[in-house]
Amino acid sequence: MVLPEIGESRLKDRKQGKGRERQQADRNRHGGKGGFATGAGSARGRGGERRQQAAAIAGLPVQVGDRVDVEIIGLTHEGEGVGRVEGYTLFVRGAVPGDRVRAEVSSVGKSFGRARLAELLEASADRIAAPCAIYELCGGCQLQHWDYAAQLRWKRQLVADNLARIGKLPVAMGDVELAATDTSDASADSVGPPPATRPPVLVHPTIGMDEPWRYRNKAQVPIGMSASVEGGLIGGFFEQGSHDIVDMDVCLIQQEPNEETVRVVKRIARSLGWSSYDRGTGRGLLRHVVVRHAEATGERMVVLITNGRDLPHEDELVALVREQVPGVASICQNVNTSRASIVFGDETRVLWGRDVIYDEIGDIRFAISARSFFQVNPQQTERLYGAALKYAALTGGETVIDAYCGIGTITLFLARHARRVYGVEIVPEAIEDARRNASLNGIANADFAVGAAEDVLPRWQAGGVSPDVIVVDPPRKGCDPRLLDTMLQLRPQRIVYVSCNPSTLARDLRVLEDGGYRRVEAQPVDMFPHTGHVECVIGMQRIDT
Ligand SMILES: C[S@@+](CC[C@H](N)C(=O)[O-])C[C@H]1O[C@@H](n2cnc3c(N)ncnc32)[C@H](O)[C@@H]1O
Repeated sequence: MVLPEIGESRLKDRKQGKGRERQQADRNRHGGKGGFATGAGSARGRGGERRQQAAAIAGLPVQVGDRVDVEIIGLTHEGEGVGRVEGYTLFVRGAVPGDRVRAEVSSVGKSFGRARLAELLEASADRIAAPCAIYELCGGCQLQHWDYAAQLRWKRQLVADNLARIGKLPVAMGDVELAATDTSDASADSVGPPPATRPPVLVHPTIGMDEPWRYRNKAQVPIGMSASVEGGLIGGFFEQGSHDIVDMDVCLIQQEPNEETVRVVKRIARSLGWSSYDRGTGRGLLRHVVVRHAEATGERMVVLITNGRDLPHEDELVALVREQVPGVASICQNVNTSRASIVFGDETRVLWGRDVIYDEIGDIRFAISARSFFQVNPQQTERLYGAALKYAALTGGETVIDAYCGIGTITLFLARHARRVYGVEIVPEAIEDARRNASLNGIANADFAVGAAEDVLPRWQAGGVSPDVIVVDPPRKGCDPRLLDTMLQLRPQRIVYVSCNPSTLARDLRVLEDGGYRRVEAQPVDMFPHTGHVECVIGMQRIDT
């Protein structure tokens, strides 16, 4: 159950029923292959549409309501097909590269518009039937109707295209070389040879999963009510582009123990007569159920997010969960009384067991609490961190800084191969976890600091810390420019950049390139099969080393 981490609401049965009928009718009309035929966009997309629809824009080749035939030539990171009509870009949800579709324009803006897939005229050779029964309703996955090998090729290409287009860097993919789109704007104080003559960065094939299903170790399930379910309470996912909740018991990218835990918790909550939180009125009890499964140890955690501290039948709940959820090691309540669409509140209390469960990445053990950030795909995390370790090329004598360190996962993964490691992270609780994890593993050569990396690194620099390797793993917006500046002043021999956003990665690499580093290699790793997310590790070397 991969769910947008926003909002929750009651199930509006009648409206939803109509939505489904409408979708079914569309699917029937178009042979069911096009997918998303109702043209439901993402929540963000629809907001944009509304704004865009407000004013018709003169001089565009298409207007709202037009039906146009389009070749799909690309895919956005949100999984929408990209087509062009007389040079004008249209995003078509449910279309994949290689498709030829008839699309009905639903919104237009100055530089792009959105369209619904009205008819699939010619299917891409890589289009497949999505195995998930509720794929077209659910907003969790975007690419299940695209062959997995094609997804992996696309993720690699996306990294290469961003490096060439945004970073303006020369790129090679095995025997194919992509010239930088434009190398003319290297900064005046750029170090080393001009970009055009630098060796291209080698973008490796994406490391995919052998079995790209059942990978998520955490489920975050919004809770609602439905008159058609006995006991009323339901939990599943937000219908695409809305806050309506659809009840769901099976999710193909979720680990099976999580599915089982959610099913059991819903059943228990119904039997105790619990209500769900109503976003409209701010009343009702249960907002979300969050469950975690630690693959290495088999431990499970249940977190009930409630609208207030009062928990009717608390003892009975604990007894039933312990009896019916195998491996449960932690049952927690998180209190969230905010009217905002955020999942967690500030207060977490343990109802039974520990406040953490234990999982392992490689030979490092991690304590994971209810709100900790922990990578959701354990198999691929090991591969991702393995690539980071390879590019760090540690021999045991190095000083390493891990900026944006979270609960110290990469820091501790590297600590056993380095002389000293420093981790910095902006969330204080994550640093508490990181310190706890260091002592859990008997790692004594790791120091952690709370703060913004762009503030803490200059302090470390002033204190005489001189790193041989700096690892960064920033959020989607990439590195703060002040951090990049400090990194260039610190002059580590190697920089390892772990990124979940190829466009900010490309932007930042260009700064590091111009500051005297060259990319050695780029390794995309598929952390989120069947979604548009792309994760990538880059190894960089200082030019004079
Ligand atoms: C993509 S996560 C990486 C976490 C960790 N490396 C891992 O793999 O589990 C990015 C982390 O950066 C933290 N963060 C965001 N802005 C920051 C900043 N300015 N300075 C330090 N940490 C920051 C976030 O809280 C988050 O834990």
